Amino acid sequence: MTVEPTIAAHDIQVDLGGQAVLREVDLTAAPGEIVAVIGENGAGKSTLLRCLAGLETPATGRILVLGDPPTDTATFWREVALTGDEPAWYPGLSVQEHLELVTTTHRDGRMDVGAALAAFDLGGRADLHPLTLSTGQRQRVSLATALVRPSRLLLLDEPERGLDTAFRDRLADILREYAVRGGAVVMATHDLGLAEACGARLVRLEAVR
Ligand SMILES: Nc1ncnc2c1ncn2[C@@H]1O[C@H](COP(=O)(O)OP(=O)(O)OP(=O)(O)O)[C@@H](O)[C@H]1O
Repeated sequence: MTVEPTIAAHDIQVDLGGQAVLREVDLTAAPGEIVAVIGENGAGKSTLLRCLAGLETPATGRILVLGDPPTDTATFWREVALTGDEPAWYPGLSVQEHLELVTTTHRDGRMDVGAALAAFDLGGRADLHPLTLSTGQRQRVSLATALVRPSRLLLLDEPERGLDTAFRDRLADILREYAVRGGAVVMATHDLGLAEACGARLVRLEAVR
């Protein structure tokens, strides 16, 4: 039986501001696979993730995510979770309430809020507003909101941002477990240790000169 790839992207070409950013980029990810996109600053990792998320349209090439071209629609986002730039935190809602908002909206969460607070080591910060946390703690809230809800694909842009070494090891475990349960992960990262700890397949992007 052939397993449909979660992502099949072929010959992607993107120009931004009149400059070539991606050329002849291919990327696939199967259910249960973790792919780490690596490359120097400006190589186009975030741009590629934006294409996979339907937030950027390549000039040429073909992208299928879960069998269809990615679109910035509610249907698409029910299956796909994205973290990258810091989210806009809701004024007045605590860390716990942010997670409750996500689990209430998406239902059938991958873990309950208590388990998520424990997994992301946020128990002692549950009643605080995210903006009162440290950078790494906020990143953990951001990752928790992506992991607490059901999805079939995780797109993570530099998930290691701000995380200490101990939590990066724990994140590797969390991502491996997500993949074992059939999800696919594509992350742009500068952290080869995280990629290795996840058992990720490396895809290197070369900057277009
Ligand atoms: N909106 C934009 N307009 C013009 N150029 C852009 C735009 N966004 C990104 N670029 C350019 O595209 C190139 C790739 O940027 P991108 O953020 O995808 O790289 P990256 O590999 O994620 O880099 P980093 O490792 O620094 O996060 C860079 O040269 C950047 O200047």
